[in-house]
Order: sequence, then C-alpha cells, then structure tokens
Amino acid sequence: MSNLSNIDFENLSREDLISILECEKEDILKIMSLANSKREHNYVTYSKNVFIPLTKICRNDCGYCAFKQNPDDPDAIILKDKEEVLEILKEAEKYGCKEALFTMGEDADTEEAVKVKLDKLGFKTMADYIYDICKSTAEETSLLPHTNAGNFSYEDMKMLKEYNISMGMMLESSSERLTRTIAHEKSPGKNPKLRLETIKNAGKLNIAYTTGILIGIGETKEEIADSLLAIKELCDKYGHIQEVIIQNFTVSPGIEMENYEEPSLLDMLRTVAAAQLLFDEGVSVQVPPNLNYETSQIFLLCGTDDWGGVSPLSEDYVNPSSPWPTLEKLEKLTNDAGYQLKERLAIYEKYINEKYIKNPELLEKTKQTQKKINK
Ligand SMILES: O=c1nc2n(C[C@H](O)[C@H](O)[C@H](O)CO)c3cc(O)ccc3cc-2c(=O)[nH]1
Ligand SMILES: C[C@H]1O[C@@H](n2cnc3c(N)ncnc32)[C@H](O)[C@@H]1O
Ligand code: MET
Ligand code: SF4
Repeated sequence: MSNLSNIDFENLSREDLISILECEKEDILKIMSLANSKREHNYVTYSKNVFIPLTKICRNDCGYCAFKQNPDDPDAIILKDKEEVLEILKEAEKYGCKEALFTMGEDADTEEAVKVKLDKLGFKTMADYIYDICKSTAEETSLLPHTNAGNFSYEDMKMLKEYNISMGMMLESSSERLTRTIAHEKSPGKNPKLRLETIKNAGKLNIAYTTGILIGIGETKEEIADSLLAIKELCDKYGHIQEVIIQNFTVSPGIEMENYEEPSLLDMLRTVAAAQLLFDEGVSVQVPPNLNYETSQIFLLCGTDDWGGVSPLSEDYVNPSSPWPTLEKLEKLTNDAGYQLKERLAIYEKYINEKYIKNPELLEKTKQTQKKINK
C-alpha cells in the first residue's frame, strides 16, 4: 500500500515517486491536485508544426514502431529530396506553421539504399544531409527547424545546432532490462546509456532539448521512477531540458506489439502527476493530445501545460492511427477545462538567446517569429 503522508513533495526520492506511481483511490485525486497546483500560468501551449519524415529507414527495430520501413518496401521513404521538402514547407507556411519537425529513423545511413541516394546527392552522411535541409529551411522559408532523429554524436549535434532552434529525442526508458525484451531487443540505439549520453552532450552544447518517456512498453513502476530521475539529473546539471513528454504506447495495426495492452488512463495520470511534481516549474510536461483525444482534458487537471507539436496539415507519422484534433477543437477543450491555448515555438521563450542559438541570423529570425505569436 502506498502512503502519501510520508512523502516530501519538495524533494521527491525514488521511493516517493514509486508511491505516487502506485497510489490508488482518493490518493490519485490528491496527487493530481498537488501536481496541478504547481502550475505557473493559466495557459497550455502548443507548437504549430509540419511533420517531415526525411527517411523511414532505421537501424533499430522497436517492437512498438509503426514508422520504420524496410528499404525493399516499394513505398519506402528512402530519402526525401530537397525539392519535395521545400514544397511541403511552402504549403506549411500557408497554414501559419512555425516549426519544421524533422523526425526520422536513426542512423539510416547504415543502410545501403540510403547511402547510395546520399552519395547521388553529394552527401557523405545522414547528419550532413539533415544539416543541409535545416539550413535551407532556416534560410529559405519562414519555418524554424527541430530535429528528432535519435542519437547523434557530439560532433554531429554541434554541427546541427547551427540550423536547429532545438532538438529532441525520447529517452523512452532508462531500463537496461527492456533492451532484452520485445520493445528494444532489436534496437541498439535504445540502449539507455547511449541515449543518456546523447542528452548529456546536448546539454554540454547548450541545445534546448525535448525528451521524455514512453509508458506501456513493459516497464515497471520502479523503472518509470528511474527514468524520470535520470532525466531530472541531466536537467538539473545542464538546464537544457525544456519539456518532458509523457507518451502512451498506442497500438497501430501491424506492429510487433500489436497484441500488447495500452497503458491505463490512471497509469498515465499517475505518471504525468509524478513528472509534474518532480520537475521544476520551468520544465513543461507534455502530453500529446492525439494519443489521448477522448481523455485529454483530464491531463490538464494534473499539470499538463503543453500539447506539443500539433499540425494543421500533416499526420503524426509515428502514430498514424491517431489524428491530431483541429486547433479549434483543441482550443475548445482547453477553454472548457478553464485554461487558455497559447502558441509557442519549438524553442521555449526563455531559451531564445545567444547561448542556445549561436547563429545570429537564426536567433534574429526566432526573435521575430516569437514577436509575431506574442501579438
Ligand atoms: O507528432 C509527434 N511529435 C513528436 N515530437 C514533436 C514535439 O511534439 C514538438 O516538436 C516539440 O514539442 C518541439 O516543439 C517529438 C519531438 C521530440 O523532440 C522528441 C519526440 C517527439 C515525439 C513526437 C511524436 O511521437 N509525435
Ligand atoms: C517519436 C517517438 O514516438 C514514440 N513512439 C513510437 N512508437 C510509438 C507507439 N506505438 N505509441 C506511442 N508512441 C510511440 C517513441 O517514443 C518515439 O521516440
Ligand atoms: N527514430 C527516432 C527515435 O526513435 C525518432 C523517433 S521514432 C520515428 O528516437
Ligand atoms: S521508434 Fe524510432 S528508433 Fe525505433 S524503429 Fe521506429 S524509427 Fe526506429
């Protein structure tokens, strides 16, 4: 049995977190209410984005993934060329999108088909190609790039920082054990040591960073607590973690984990409340509204203050069976809970400075774009 009365909410220990993650009955309402009282403001943010999968080839093969394609699949996205990317970006401009979200498979250039195409275009590595695409996005469109493509080396991230206003990668879980289960056994890139090293390097490089955990992939409550604490440690040390995503495993047809159970609503609520209570006020806790459409309002009552990227024109390629609500609907359900919906950029306002955006042109563009949405 959990016992909330022994918890020091100002300084949560591993045991405290586990108690929160295990609590029941009226204790759940209590932690939700406590979590919600940590809110600093009355609004819930989102970033108007367009989702561009530059490649769906991936060196990993996660049991929950509906995104990855094999290079011999006739429909496979091996590498989107720049013309196509710019066309999508031009369309996104018309919708008022400010974030170009480049999400893709990890280390796709370990695959021959990608190597061949990169070579044809005159690039050595995937990172060089992403750099070039982000540069064009920053210089030729009104959008601001955010790359989420798994692990990168320190040197590659240093290079990518020049044209990314922020970057991100889910820790997923800090559990080594999961690397021996269906979720991660075929995914060397999901080794928590490697992921934590990448997040740490982003901190050293002062890259405003988005990370988070995936709930419902076979982890225990202890492992959820450890994952949150691992993120918190890097967050406290480097100050670069702008938001922590609590993402619920969602079944899509055809995935290896098709018959696995999705996490319960209460498990999600307990985790969101735990994250909200653990992290300092300046760190947002994000819950994607498309994965929780029917239940999204209740997350606002336990401290969720960000909906993440919401796209008026592209689908969530990672979770293809979960369309985003329209911005009208999102605004309505946010208002109905008593909160205001507020647009933000892919970099949170407090990071818009020379330390986090070294490139002066990109900094100026980001400031101008922020001014636009403040109006
Ligand atoms: O549409 C999605 N956007 C995802 N995003 C985008 C995210 O919602 C926004 O791009 C960020 O909030 C930055 O604005 C991610 C970004 C990251 O850096 C890391 C992980 C994710 C995960 C998802 C996702 O599963 N689906
Ligand atoms: C982009 C992020 O999407 C998450 N992701 C990947 N597959 C799924 C799924 N079936 N359900 C929910 N989230 C998923 C992972 O956390 C990945 O890092
Ligand atoms: N492949 C990367 C990762 O899992 C990006 C998100 S999944 C398409 O971290
Ligand atoms: S979740 Fe990301 S890393 Fe895992 S297989 Fe899918 S694309 Fe690759």
